[in-house]
Amino acid sequence: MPFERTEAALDVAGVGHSFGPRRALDDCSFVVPAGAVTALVGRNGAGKSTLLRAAAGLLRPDRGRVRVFGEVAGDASLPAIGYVGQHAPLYPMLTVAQTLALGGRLNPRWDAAYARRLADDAALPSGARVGTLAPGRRARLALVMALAKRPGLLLLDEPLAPLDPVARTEVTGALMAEVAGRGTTVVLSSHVVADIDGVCDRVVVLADGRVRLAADVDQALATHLVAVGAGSEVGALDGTAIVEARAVGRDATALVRSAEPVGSLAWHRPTLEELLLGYLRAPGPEPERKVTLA
Ligand SMILES: Nc1ncnc2c1ncn2[C@@H]1O[C@H](COP(=O)(O)OP(=O)(O)OP(=O)(O)O)[C@@H](O)[C@H]1O
Repeated sequence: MPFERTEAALDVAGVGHSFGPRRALDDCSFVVPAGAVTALVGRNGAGKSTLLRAAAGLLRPDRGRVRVFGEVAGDASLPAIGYVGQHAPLYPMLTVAQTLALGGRLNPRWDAAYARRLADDAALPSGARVGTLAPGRRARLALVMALAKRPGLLLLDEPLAPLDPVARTEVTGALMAEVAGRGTTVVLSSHVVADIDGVCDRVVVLADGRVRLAADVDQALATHLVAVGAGSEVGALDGTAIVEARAVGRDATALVRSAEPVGSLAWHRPTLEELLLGYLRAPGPEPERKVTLA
């Protein structure tokens, strides 16, 4: 099935899901355009894994709908998706070669030559048992398994979490090299801003199961500012534009939705970290309207 590039790779509309009394996702809506690399950012328990599982068709949400290249997420969308869960599930007793052979048997679109090349590039010894591989190698193997399916949409749940800093850049580099040439759409979850800075062109911030921000990274950075100054001055800013404000020593700082500085405060463009932290810390489902800092 060729993937239709003119429609959204992932369309999440009004998705809500609860586990018993615990609401994991609440009215989540966003679109991931085909070809984009999107970071799904949120604190522990924000709902990232639940959302990725719904996108992979592994969980049917209580409310709303998820579409992948126009198909409702589920059995029909599975061939289009490569999904790597949080703990990169692989069989520890199989060798690398046996793991790749199993991938070939389970996936109709499996590209065996591509899988071998990716495994060689990742320096994965074909006779080694998966259980004996270092975490970095196992993460590379999980990625090979997902990529060799030739998916249109790659969903990666904290793919870098178990890795040391060198392995992180290695895996990110390998992933980006592979997806850039093919236009594969990627959604990856992460806690670590350094891992996604320069890697992702879009970002979705989840907090308490709600989407706080879903935007193109460059556009979001260009339409926000950080104000620093006396608490009374920061508190006097237009509350409807403030994403998050807090006291820092004797001063106060605020992340503001605005392209132009106003007044006598010190202003600067946010770094990606400042932008994401502002949305992660923003109180409640709606950005704060009244700020008291003085
Ligand atoms: N199978 C489940 N049964 C009960 N509660 C669950 C289940 N899966 C997730 N939850 C709860 O739903 C909420 C969202 O969990 P989820 O794993 O999606 O968050 P997350 O952002 O991926 O967190 P982390 O970064 O810690 O992996 C959490 O409160 C979690 O405890």
